[in-house]
Amino acid sequence: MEGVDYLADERKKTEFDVEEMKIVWAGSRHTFEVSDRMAKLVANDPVFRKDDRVMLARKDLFKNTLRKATYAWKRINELRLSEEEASKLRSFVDEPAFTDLHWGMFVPAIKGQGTDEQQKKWLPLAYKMQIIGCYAQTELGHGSNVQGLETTATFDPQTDEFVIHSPTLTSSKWWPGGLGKVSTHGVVYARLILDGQEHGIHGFIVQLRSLEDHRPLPGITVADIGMKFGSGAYNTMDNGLLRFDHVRIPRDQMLMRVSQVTRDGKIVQSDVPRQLVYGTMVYVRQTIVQDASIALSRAVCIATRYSAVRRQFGSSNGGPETQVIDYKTQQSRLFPLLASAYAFRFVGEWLKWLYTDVTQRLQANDFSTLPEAHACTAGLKSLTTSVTADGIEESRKLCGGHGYLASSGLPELFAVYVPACTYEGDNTVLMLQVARFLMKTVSQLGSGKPPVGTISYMGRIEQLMQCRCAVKKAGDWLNPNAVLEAFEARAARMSVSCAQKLSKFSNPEEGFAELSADLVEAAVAHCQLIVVSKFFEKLQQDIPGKGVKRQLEVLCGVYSLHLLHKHQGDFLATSYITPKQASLANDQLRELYSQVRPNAIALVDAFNYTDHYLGSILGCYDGNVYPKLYEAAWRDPLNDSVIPDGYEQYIRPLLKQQLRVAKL
Ligand SMILES: CCCCCCCCCCCCCCCCCCCCC/C=C/C(=O)SCCNC(=O)CCNC(=O)[C@H](O)C(C)(C)COP(=O)(O)OP(=O)(O)OC[C@H]1O[C@@H](n2cnc3c(N)ncnc32)[C@H](O)[C@@H]1OP(=O)(O)O
Ligand SMILES: Cc1cc2nc3c(=O)[nH]c(=O)nc-3n(C[C@H](O)[C@H](O)[C@H](O)COP(=O)(O)OP(=O)(O)OC[C@H]3O[C@@H](n4cnc5c(N)ncnc54)[C@H](O)[C@@H]3O)c2cc1C
Repeated sequence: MEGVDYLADERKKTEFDVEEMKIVWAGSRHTFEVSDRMAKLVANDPVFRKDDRVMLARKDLFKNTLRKATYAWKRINELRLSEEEASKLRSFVDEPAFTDLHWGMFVPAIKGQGTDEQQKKWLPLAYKMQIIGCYAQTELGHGSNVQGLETTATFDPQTDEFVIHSPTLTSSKWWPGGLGKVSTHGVVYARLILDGQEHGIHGFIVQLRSLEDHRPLPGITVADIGMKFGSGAYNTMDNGLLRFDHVRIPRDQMLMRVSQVTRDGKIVQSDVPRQLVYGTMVYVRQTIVQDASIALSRAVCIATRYSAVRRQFGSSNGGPETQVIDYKTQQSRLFPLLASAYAFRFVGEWLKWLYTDVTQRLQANDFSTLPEAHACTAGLKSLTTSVTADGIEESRKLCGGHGYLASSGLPELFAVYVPACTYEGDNTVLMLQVARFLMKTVSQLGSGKPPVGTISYMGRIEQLMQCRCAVKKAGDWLNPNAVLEAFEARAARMSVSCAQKLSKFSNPEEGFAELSADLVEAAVAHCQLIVVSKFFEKLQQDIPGKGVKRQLEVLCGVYSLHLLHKHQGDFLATSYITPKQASLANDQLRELYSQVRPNAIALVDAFNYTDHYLGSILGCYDGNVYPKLYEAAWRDPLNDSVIPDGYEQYIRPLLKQQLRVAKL
C-alpha cells in the first residue's frame, strides 16, 4: 500500500497553518529553507544511510563514521556550503564524530582564548582540516573540578618552551572526543608552573600525532577509552586517553588572550577576566540548549505519530479500538513533552542571542554580563538536557513494547543523548553554579545595584515575598501575568529561604554544602522561570499564519501549568497559591490537553523531520507502522537462515538430552 497516508484523518483535524508553524520552529524562512534543503540532501544520499548502525561492531562502526565524515567534508567543499549549511548538514547526518569536537570546541577554544597572532597561525590550518583538533580538559581523576586538574605545563626559560607532563595515573586525559584515534592536535588544559610557582589552569595547543604517518609524537601515549553505553550511539566517537612524558612545546603555543608568559618566564594578566579560560564551555553549553529541543522534538514526533496509529481497547460492535493518544493519561505524559520541545526551542533561540551579545561586549572589554551568561548557559544546559533525556525515555514507554525495538529509533536516541546530562558539566554541578549566582544576587539586594536581565525580578523582592495568587477560576490561569507572577514568587521565595538558612552558618562554604540539595531546587525554579518567561516573550512577537499564535499560546499554557502541577509543593509551601488554586490549574491543564489533541500530529509535522532523520518505523510520516515493522524483522541477520547458527552445537544436543531424560 505504497503512498497511503495512514495519518491523513489526523492531519485533516488541524486548526492552524502548518507551513507557517514550520517557519516559526525553524526561526526564520531563510533557516527553514536551508534546513529543509540540507535534510533532503542527506536523506537522498545512500552514503548517509544509518539504519544498519546498531548492528555494526565497534571497528566497523568507527570506520563507517570516518567514511561518512570525510564524505560530508568533500560534499561541503564541492557544493561550497556556507557555515550555516555545513552545520545543518552535520546535524542531519546524525552521527557523533571527531569533527564535532574539531569544529565545536577546538576551533572555538583558539578563537576565544588565542591572541590575534595565534588565531592567524592556527585557524587557517584548522578551517581547511589540515590539522584536526580536540578539547583535552577532563582527566581520569578530575572532570568537574577543573582547578583540580593535575597535568603540568612547566616553563623552561633555557629553551623558551613549556614541558607538558602527566605526573600521575589520575592526571591522564580521559574522555576528550576525537582524541582516541583521529586528532593530530589538542587544546590541552594544564597547571601553569613558572619558576616553581603555580598560576592556575591554562590552555595549550599541543601536537599529538605526526602529520606524516599519524603515529603519536615522542613522549605521547594515546588510545581510545573503550566501548560506551548502548549499541551504535556514541560509540561512533573515539573518546580518548592521553599521557604526556615531558613533551616540549614552544612558548607561543600557550593560548595567551587571558594571561601571557613573557620570554623571561613572567606572567602578565590582561584586562580579560580569568574566567574566559572557561569560555569554550559557555559557548558549547549554549549550543547544547539548542540541540535539546531537537532531540526532544524527535522523540515526541515518534511518540505522537505512533500514539495516533496505535489502538488498544474500547472497541464497540466490532468497530476500531481507541487510539491510545485519546487516553488522558497518554496526553498528560505526551503533551507536556511536546510543549517542552517548543519551549526549549524558543529559550535556545534567546540564549543564542544572549551569547552573541556577551561575545560582542567582551570584544569591547565590557565584562559586566559574563556572570549572567555563565549562570544562564549552565542552568539552561542542565535543565533542558535533564528534561530531554527523561523525555526520550518517557517517549519510549509511551510507545509500549515496540518502543523497545531498535527500529523505533528511541533506544539509540536515548543512548546518544543521555551523556549530555554529564558532558560540558555535570547537571547538578552546573545547577550549583546557578545557586551561587542566586545567593550572590540576594546578598547584594539593597546595595543600590539593581539586578538586571533574567534576575531583574529580584528587584521586586518585597512585592514578590508578600503577594498572593489572585486566581479564582480555572480560566484565570490563562492570564500570562498570573502565571509569570506565580513562577517569579516561587523562585524568589525559594532563593530567599536558602539565603536566610545560609546566613545562619558561620562558614558560608559549609552552609552551601549542607544546603546544596535545597539550593539546586531553588536554581531549578529560577531556570524554569526563565523558560516560561521566554515563551511568553515569544508570544508577544508578530506571529503570522492562521491559528499559529493560538497553538503556541495553548502550548505555553501546557508548559507552564504542567510545571505548576508537577511542582505544586513548591508553590504551596511558599504560600503563594492555595490548594484550591493548584487544583484549578490542573483543571485548566486538562482542558488545554483537549485543545492540543486535534492538532497534535500537525504540531509534530511542523518540525519538518524527514523519515531518514527520524530513523524510526514508529514515527514515519505516513504512519504505516505494522507492515514496516514486519519487513524490518525479516531483515535482521538472525533471520538470514531458518535454522540458526549454533543449532547443531547447542540446541540439538540439548533437545536430545531432554529426550533421554524423558525416556528414563
Ligand atoms: C559528520 C560530518 C561533519 C562535517 C563537518 C561539518 C562541520 C560543521 C560544523 C559542526 C559543528 C558541530 C558543533 C557540535 C557542538 C559540540 C558538541 C559537544 C559534544 C560534547 C563534548 C563534551 C565536551 C566536554 O565535556 S569538555 C569538558 C567540560 N567540563 C566541564 O564542563 C567541567 C565543569 N566544571 C566547571 O565548569 C568548573 O570547574 C566549575 C564552574 C564547576 C567550578 O570552577 P571553579 O573555578 O572551581 O569555580 P568557582 O570557584 O566555583 O568559580 C569561580 C568563578 O568563576 C565563575 N565561573 C565558573 N565557570 C564560568 C564560566 N564558564 N564562565 C564564566 N564564569 C565562570 C564562577 O561563577 C565564579 O565567579 P564568582 O562567584 O564571581 O567568583
Ligand atoms: C560522552 C562524553 C564526552 C565527553 N567529551 C569530553 C571532551 O571532549 N573533552 C573533555 O575534556 N571532557 C569530555 N567529557 C568529560 C566530561 O566533561 C566530564 O565527565 C563531566 O564534566 C563530569 O565530570 P566528572 O566525570 O568528573 O564527574 P564527577 O564530578 O566525578 O561526578 C560524579 C558525581 O559527583 C557529583 N558531584 C561532583 N562534584 C560535586 C559537587 N561539588 N557537589 C555536589 N555533587 C558533586 C556529580 O553530580 C555526580 O553525581 C566527556 C564526557 C562524556 C560522558
